Amino acid sequence: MFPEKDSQKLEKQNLNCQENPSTTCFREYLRIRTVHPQPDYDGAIHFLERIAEELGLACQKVEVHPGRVITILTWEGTNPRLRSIVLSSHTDVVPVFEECWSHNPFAAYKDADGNIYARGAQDMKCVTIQYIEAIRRLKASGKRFPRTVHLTLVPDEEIGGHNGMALFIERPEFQNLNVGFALDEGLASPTDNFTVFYGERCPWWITVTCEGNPGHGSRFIENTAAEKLNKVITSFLDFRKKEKERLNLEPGLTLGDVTTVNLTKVNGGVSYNVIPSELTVTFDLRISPAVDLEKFEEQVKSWCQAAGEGVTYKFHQKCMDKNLTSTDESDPWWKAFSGPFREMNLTLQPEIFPAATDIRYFRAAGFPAIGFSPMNRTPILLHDHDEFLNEGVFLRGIDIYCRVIASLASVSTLPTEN
Ligand SMILES: CSCC[C@H](NC(C)=O)C(=O)O
Ligand SMILES: [Zn+2]
Ligand SMILES: [Zn+2]
Repeated sequence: MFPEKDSQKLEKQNLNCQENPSTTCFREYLRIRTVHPQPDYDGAIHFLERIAEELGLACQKVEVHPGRVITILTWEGTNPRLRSIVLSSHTDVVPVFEECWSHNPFAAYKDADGNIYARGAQDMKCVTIQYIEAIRRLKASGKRFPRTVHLTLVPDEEIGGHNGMALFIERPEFQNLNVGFALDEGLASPTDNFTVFYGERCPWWITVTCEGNPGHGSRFIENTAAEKLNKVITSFLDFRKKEKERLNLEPGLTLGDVTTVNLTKVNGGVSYNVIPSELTVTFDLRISPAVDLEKFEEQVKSWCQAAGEGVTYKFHQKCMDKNLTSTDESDPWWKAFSGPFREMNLTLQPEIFPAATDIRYFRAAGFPAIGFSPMNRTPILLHDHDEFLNEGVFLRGIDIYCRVIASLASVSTLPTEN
């Protein structure tokens, strides 16, 4: 839609100024169309293999499902027996409504203010390149650290990770990584502070089926599916209202601290004048880790029972893992992660991630993991039109990762590692 305009501008930019090579690398990666529903994963893998060659990193590919490859780039530590640091990122991006963008979302156009527009600019191709550029810089300055650092580049996060990280975590190649601590994506923060995520809410996707008496659309049929559906929807949405009020009234709460309920689908009906014998409604719930999940399911059951006979529910997604990663100063991983921010006079704001990322697979397997994307003073634009990241913020993120990676990869031998 925009090819001529943006490619001409792009050419000019490349000719007129010497761009920071890290930015050039970022923009090159953004131009690879790893967009659903047919992501160019081969393009991403070729790019990553070339990076591995440039940086002198070992490169391993693990096909966990046909066409779904995890690429692992490894920088071996001086004491490879110690548990490793995993820097994880997904390679796929969500689709775009191209007509709603000011620039071609796959041209990585940079405007006069240094804002780089592209799908994946925030989610999360920036982070992948920031990891890479930080390692490039650390290696170039001759640094070595005791712990091995692995970059895992993972497909299909945007569609739930079921054929990506979920399978990888079960593989012997994952065991061989000898993981100690992992980093994965976070969110942009519009303020000066950096948000950092130590847990996630539990996604539950529930379809409720309501059965009732059918009949002619002109009559008062008793016990219809619609009356039951109405009761079910009211119960779920009343709860939604209470949680929304709690978020607005209780000071200090963020979205991750409350439970959201959203009606996402309603199905049923056969004809304008036939009362249907079955109607279904689907809800997307994101449950705060503070909630007792067994009790919550009892609540769902009672809402369905109260709606009448023949009301049943089934899960499409039911996360039962509420593992949180320690943000206590006595925790060696947190201390190593947060230390550099204190030194740089930057403020971290620990929160619960409101949605679900691949990091949940690390935490469910018992590994400490933090979600972090170094993007302060930036509007949250993941999955949105005109997703962009400012070049200055992007480059600052590389400085931050240089310190964070150095700190994590230098965590001294833990009692459990002797
Ligand atoms: C439960 S799998 C779906 C994953 C998706 N992740 C994001 C970040 O949008 C979500 O939270 O809906
Ligand atoms: Zn993401
Ligand atoms: Zn996403």
